[in-house]
Amino acid sequence: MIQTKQQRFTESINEAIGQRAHEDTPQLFSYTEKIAGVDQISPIAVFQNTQSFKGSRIFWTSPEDEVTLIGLGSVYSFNGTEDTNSNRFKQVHSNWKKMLNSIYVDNPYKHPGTGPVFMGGFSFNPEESSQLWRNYSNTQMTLPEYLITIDKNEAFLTYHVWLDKELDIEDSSCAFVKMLETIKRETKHAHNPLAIMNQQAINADEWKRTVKKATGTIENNVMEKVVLARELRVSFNRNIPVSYVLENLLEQQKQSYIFAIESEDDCFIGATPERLVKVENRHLLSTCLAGTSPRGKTLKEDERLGKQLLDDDKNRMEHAFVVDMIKQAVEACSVKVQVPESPVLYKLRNLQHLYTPVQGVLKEGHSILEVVRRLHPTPAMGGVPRDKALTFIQQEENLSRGWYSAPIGWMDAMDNGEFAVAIRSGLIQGDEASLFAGCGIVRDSDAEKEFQETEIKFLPMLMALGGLQ
Ligand SMILES: C=C(O[C@@H]1C=C(C(=O)O)C=C[C@H]1O)C(=O)O
Ligand SMILES: [Mg+2]
Repeated sequence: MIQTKQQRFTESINEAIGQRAHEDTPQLFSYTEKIAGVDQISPIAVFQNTQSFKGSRIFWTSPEDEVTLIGLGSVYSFNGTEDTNSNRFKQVHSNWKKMLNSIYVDNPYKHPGTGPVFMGGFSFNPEESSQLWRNYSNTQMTLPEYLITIDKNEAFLTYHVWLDKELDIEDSSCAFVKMLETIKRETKHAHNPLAIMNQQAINADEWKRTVKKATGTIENNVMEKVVLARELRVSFNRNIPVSYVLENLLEQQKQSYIFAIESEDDCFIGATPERLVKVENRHLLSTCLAGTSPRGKTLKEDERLGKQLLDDDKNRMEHAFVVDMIKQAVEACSVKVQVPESPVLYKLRNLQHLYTPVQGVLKEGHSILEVVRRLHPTPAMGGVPRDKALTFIQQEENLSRGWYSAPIGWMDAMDNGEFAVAIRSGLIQGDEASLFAGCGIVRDSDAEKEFQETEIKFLPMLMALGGLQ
C-alpha cells in the first residue's frame, strides 16, 4: 500500500519535472492523495501531532457541513502591500491567478478544498497597524506545505513542494508518506486546566461613553448604525496551549466556525458563527447575523427570550441594515438571489442571534474575493453608511482590531472557497490573551445594555480558555 503510494508520487513528480519550462524558472508541484479510513482521523489529533509546524499552522472547521482544513507550513505566502480595502482583495486575486499558472497540479479528486488552496485572512482596517498585532500582516494568504481536508466521509492530503535544485525526490516522497501516517496518529495527552490570574477590561467606562456619543451622532443623522468593539486582556498561570483551546471550542461551539491561525509566536483563535461568503460550484451563500439575546436557563425562558428578540424593534433594525447591504452586494455579482422576508433565530451555546441567509449563483467571471471585497465590512462589523461609520470607529473606538471582525478563510484553484468574519475570537500571546467583542449601535441603543451584550459575547472564548464552567 505504502509502496504503491510512494510509486504514484514519484511518477507524478517526475512527470512534473519533465514538463517544467526551465530548471531556473520557479515552479511548484501540488499533489493530492485520498486518505483511507476517515473515521480514524481526528482534526485535533492532527493539530497536536504536528507541533513541528508550530507558528505556521491554520485550522478551520465550518459548522453545519463540518469541512475541516488544516494547513501546515508554507511554501508560498502573500503579504499584501495595498492599503486600501478594495485594492488588497484585487491584489490577492491577481496574485493567486498568477501563482496558479505556474503550479503543476496532480489532483484527480477535484474535491472542494483540495489541491492548491490559499488560506489566511485580512485585518479589519488595511490602514491600521499596531504593536499588539505585530505578527499579523494586513493581508496574509498562504499556500501550505501540507493541507489536510476532511469532508464528511472523505479525507485528502495535499502536498506542495518547489521543483528546484534543492529538491530530493526520495526525501519528498518519504516526507509525504510519513505525513499520511502522522495524520492517523492518536492524541496523547490530557491538559491541566488553565487558571485566570488577571482579567482587565480595557477602557470599559470610556467604551460606554463612546456608545453614548455614537447614539448622539445617530440622532444628528450623521449615520444610522455603527459597530463598536472592546478588548478584554486576560492573563493565565501558564502558557496557553492552542490545542487545548481548540479542543474546547470544537466541543462547546458546534454551531460556529472554529479557527486558529498561528503566526510566529501568536495565535488568533475563535469560534465565529458568522459566514461572510461561501462559494461551491458557483453556488453562493452569505449570512446576515445581527441582533442578540442571551440563551434562557430553561427551555421556556429560552423560547421567551427568542420570541422577544424576534419581536424587538431595536434588534430588528440592527439586523435590517445588514440584510439590505448584503442583498445589494450579492446582487451585484450573482443571479437568482434569494433572501427570506424575515429573520429566524440562530442559537449558539451562550447566545442567540437574528439570522437571514442570502443565496445566489455567482456570475461568470466573478470570484469569491470580489464578493469579499464588496461585503467587507458589512454593517454587522462596520455600520451604515459605511464610510461615516468607519470614520467614527477609527476616531472613537480606541482599539486595535487587527484581524478581529475581518475576513478569514480559504479559496481553491477551482474557484470554491469560504470566508467567515472573525468574531468571538482572541489573540493568544504566551500566557496572555486579548479577547474582542462588539455590538451594533443604533438610535435606540442603551450604553449599559450594549455593554452587557459584549459581556456575553466574551463567554465563548472565556469558556474555551477554561475561565468559566
Ligand atoms: C461584533 C460582534 O457581533 C456582531 C454584532 C451583533 C449584535 O450587535 O447584535 C450580532 C452579531 C454580530 O454581527 C461580536 O461578536 O464581536
Ligand atoms: Mg446587538
